[in-house]
Amino acid sequence: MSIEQLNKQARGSQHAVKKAKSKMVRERLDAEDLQWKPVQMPSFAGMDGGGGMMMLEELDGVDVTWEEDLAGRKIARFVSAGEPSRKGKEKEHEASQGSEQAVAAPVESDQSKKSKKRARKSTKEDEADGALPSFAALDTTELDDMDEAFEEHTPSFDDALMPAWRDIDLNAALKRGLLGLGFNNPTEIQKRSLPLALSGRDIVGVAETGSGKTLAYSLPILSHLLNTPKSSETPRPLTALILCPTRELALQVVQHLFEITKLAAPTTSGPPRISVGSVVGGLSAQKQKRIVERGCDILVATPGRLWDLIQADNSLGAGVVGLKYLVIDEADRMIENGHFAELENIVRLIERGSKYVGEDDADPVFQNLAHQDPPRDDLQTFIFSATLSKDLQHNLKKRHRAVPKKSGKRPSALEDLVERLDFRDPEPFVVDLSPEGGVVASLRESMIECLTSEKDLYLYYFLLRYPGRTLVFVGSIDGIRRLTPLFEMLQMPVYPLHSQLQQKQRLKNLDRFKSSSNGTLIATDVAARGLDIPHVDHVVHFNLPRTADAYIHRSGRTARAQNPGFALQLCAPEEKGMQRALMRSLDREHEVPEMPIESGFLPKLKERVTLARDIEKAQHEVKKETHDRNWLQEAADDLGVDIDPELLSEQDDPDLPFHRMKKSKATHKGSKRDVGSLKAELKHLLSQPLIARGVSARYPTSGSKVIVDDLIKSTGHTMMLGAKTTKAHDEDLVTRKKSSLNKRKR
Ligand SMILES: Nc1ncnc2c1ncn2[C@@H]1O[C@H](COP(=O)(O)OP(=O)(O)OP(=O)(O)O)[C@@H](O)[C@H]1O
Repeated sequence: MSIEQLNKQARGSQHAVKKAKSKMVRERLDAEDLQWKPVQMPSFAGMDGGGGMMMLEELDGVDVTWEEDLAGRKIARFVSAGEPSRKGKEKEHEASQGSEQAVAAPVESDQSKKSKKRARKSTKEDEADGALPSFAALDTTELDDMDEAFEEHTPSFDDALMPAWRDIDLNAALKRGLLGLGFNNPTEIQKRSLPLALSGRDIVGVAETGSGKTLAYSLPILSHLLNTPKSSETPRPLTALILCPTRELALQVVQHLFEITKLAAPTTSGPPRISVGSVVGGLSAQKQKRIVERGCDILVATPGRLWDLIQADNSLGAGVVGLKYLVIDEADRMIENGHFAELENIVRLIERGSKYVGEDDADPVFQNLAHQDPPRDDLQTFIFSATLSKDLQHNLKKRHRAVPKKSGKRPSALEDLVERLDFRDPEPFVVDLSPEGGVVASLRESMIECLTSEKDLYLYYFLLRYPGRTLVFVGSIDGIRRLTPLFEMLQMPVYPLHSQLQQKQRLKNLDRFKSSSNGTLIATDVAARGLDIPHVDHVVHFNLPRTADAYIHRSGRTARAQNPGFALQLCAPEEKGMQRALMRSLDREHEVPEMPIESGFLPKLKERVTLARDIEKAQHEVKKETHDRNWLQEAADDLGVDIDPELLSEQDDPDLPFHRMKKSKATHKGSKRDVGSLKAELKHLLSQPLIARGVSARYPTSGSKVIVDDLIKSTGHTMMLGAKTTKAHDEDLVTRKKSSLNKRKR
């Protein structure tokens, strides 16, 4: 062979290699053959807070492209992006050796790799759409390694570091986690309930808001999971189900669990030692379905979405039947939420005996489960709330829990549910620490009596006068829709929260509120229960709640974990009767004291509020007018008729809706000003200082109220000249005699 021929051959080979490489770039790869690496997760031990576990693995040198199948569906495919995969390497090798060379034998041949492959195969489809590889991909040796690593990582705990926890027999890792969180002492409900829960008892815990009930029921579950070697079952069997009334509360419970597990059982590599999944309405059902299919140790759920998933996936129902722990958090609220049917169904799944799986049971879920293993005898049930009626607690204690039917009185939905709960414990242990008067001792309560039409003004006054994080409870979604733009116009940082907002928006607003030290969350009772937002300074009851329980839960969003807090009621004359009834049912002997008002500020504030309302109204009318106009045009289009342009220019028929709107807008309060000029006027008002009566801004050393000292010492209010910087909680509240209540008029 000549040198030229050799060179040509070499060039040919290089070309073949290049061609193979370029072909490789587009080469479709099998998810099974890729070099998956576990993702290091510094901050998460098994959950993403937004709805699931994170048992992620990652890949280098692989891209995902979308291909269309015959039906026109988009399918994700893995393709090599440069670094060759094993198959790619083989092809490269083949090309460099010449086309006649045999393909190299597969590199992986040992048994453990095969079993790993088999386990991964079951999740191949999910991998293809970019979802998470299964926990079951680990074989038993790897599980043992994980347990060993965990044991090594968590030697025994020196109780001298936290003597207050000494007598509570928790896994050492959890004690370390508690130490890390700075929870050096158990709270009262934890001290009382944990030893019993850890010894296998069923618990009904009633304790004030913010008293650490979440850990009271979570620690026994976590301790059990840490004490038990990991099972190699596929998918990971469900150990505990925590049912919560609202989505936000469920996600918050996940976050609580995450905070403790990331310290107790940090995940350095591979899947988490404890995995927590969440299924709640409003977030992607598909994603949550996959989470459930993969299995997790603890599932935190709202009943509605959970039941939907159980109906769609038989194995989830079987998982629930096999539970070791069932927790019902805020059971009373769950019933109020209209989730009774779903909750009842879930509870029926865990009931012993086969009475619910009779052949005549219409629900296919129960029929499908008829031949599954029966529920566990050692199931533990925990019910926790800040408000559970004494009657109910009493009934719970009874062996058969038959609710005594008071003459002609039907049992409440909650009593009904509790009656159905199949406690394994002959006498569930009731820990009742509900405080006197219903609310926490560190909470100060107050009220402002005013007309309904003045509530906006007094709320504005309060928010300006007492900066801080404030949660305002409003009786209706419409009320929130009115207040939010009004206060936005007044340049206040307000965020709405109600059930008609999209879930993502709800979570976003909650986050914005949490991260703003002077924000205001305007919410319905969707935010009343369980939400543990750090450092809420004030709760304002813009409309009074209808029940004492709702009052306790709403007010309990402040003054949490023994911090001070303040609750204000804005009480209109027509609410007075209701307020008295509320206070009576809380066994209050004294009237709620009144909030002192620096009335000198009110006229200026009123001007602003009135103008903002006018703008709101005018904007609303313009919107409505456009809507009416569009409606008229659309109706005409549908009928195939032309509209007289004069009609649209509002000249003629005064009965046309848009005509009326225009007219009312133009003559509104006798003013012809448009929205733009109203806004300019408000902007001007907002730029003006607010000065208390008797204060001279120009001459701080004179006037009937001298403010020079405040200016020098910076003790004066920054927005309201002449007011102090006192916190609402430290104000001298005014207690009036009972008899004067009815006579008083503002
Ligand atoms: N032992 C402890 N020491 C200090 N803080 C704790 C302890 N246990 C829990 N906490 C903290 O106290 C706060 C309130 O706890 P949690 O949300 O569990 O209260 P809760 O009793 O469930 O309230 P609610 O009835 O309003 O739902 C949380 O921020 C939690 O982290």
